[in-house]
Amino acid sequence: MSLCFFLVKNRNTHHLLSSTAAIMALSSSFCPQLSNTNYFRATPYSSFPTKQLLSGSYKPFSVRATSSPSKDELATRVGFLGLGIMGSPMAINLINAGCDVTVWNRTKSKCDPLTSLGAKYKPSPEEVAASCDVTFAMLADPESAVEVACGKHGAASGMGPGKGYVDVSTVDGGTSILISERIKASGGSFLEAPVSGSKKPAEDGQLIFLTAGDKSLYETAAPFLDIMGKSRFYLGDVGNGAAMKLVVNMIMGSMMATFAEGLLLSEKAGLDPNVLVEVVSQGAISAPMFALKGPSMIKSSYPTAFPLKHQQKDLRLALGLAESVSQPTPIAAAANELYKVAKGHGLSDDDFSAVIEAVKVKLQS
Ligand SMILES: NC(=O)C1=CN([C@@H]2O[C@H](COP(=O)(O)OP(=O)(O)OC[C@H]3O[C@@H](n4cnc5c(N)ncnc54)[C@H](OP(=O)(O)O)[C@@H]3O)[C@@H](O)[C@H]2O)C=CC1
Ligand SMILES: O=CC(=O)O
Repeated sequence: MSLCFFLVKNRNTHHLLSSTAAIMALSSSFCPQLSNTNYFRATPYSSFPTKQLLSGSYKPFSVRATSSPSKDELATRVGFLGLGIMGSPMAINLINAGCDVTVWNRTKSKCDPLTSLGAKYKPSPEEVAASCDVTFAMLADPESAVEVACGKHGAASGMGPGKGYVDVSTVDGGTSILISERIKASGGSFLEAPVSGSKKPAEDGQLIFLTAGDKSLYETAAPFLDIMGKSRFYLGDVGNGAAMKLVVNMIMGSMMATFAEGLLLSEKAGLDPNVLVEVVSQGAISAPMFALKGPSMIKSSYPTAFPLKHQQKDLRLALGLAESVSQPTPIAAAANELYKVAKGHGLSDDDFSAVIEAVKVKLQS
């Protein structure tokens, strides 16, 4: 059994909490499946190693707490690739904390607000990685994560001994392992660190990092993770962070889909859906997501925090993970179909709460 810890940041104060019970439950029920099965069948990349890279169970999380970066840490040259909804506020928090940040984004204009705050700019991921000690990447999906890390003028070409690459994108474990192998082949080290938490937590430095990979890079990156987030988990071998993120987002996507159905059903049944939101918020199924998104969903308004296309991508990848371990996930599979319908109706770039439109369409047809 693993003795596990995680760090929680409450504004500027870090509290070390023991969450042994919850994490031990995960360790015993979740990890054995990952360690004993052919996880790699889910990957679209044929060149992945087929050996059991996920053989380790959860390793202890870091117990190191830092309240603010030291002078040495601030001297670390930090790269940031991918300045979308999440990447921009994350990089801005690093800049505002005094870090030496160099940015790159496919659409160059998105770098401008960051360079005006003091960030440096390089014209390719390769040049960012070459000029930095630790490079973070926050890309849309597996394809873009691989392209930016391993493509022509990708980050791997600029990596080398002593350098670290931290991929915070949400991808599948196979993709993460592929990127890890390429980075390691250059002599650099690799950490996957997908985040739980959306646009507002990114702006507020309140993300939850689900890390796995090189333990010494985890230690090096920790002060920067603590600027961008409120807590960090270290989950062992590369692939475990990706898997944890996909399981979390599979649950979230299914919750949102059933919530959408509930809102519409309440209305059709002659109830006030606003009252439903209030009732839900006071009971055992209360979740911040329902209170946050419910009122705008009732008004058919979906300001984008988490794009619907990314939620569908996460469900698709989670279903691949489930298939690879022979775990039935019928509810997530049904939810995935709804998100696909919503995408078909042009809602890809709306918030994922727009999935409610797919339920409306379904009921009307
Ligand atoms: N939004 C959210 O609430 C959360 C998102 N995530 C995950 O974080 C990641 C980023 O999400 P988010 O910021 O919302 O997404 P966005 O769509 O806002 O940003 C995506 C980023 O990826 C870049 N990109 C896309 N395709 C390519 C490509 N082929 N080559 C190079 N760069 C590319 C985009 O560049 P360009 O600007 O040129 O388009 C942009 O920088 C996703 O994996 C998502 O699932 C995780 C937690 C929360
Ligand atoms: O991946 C999305 C999130 O809100 O977390």
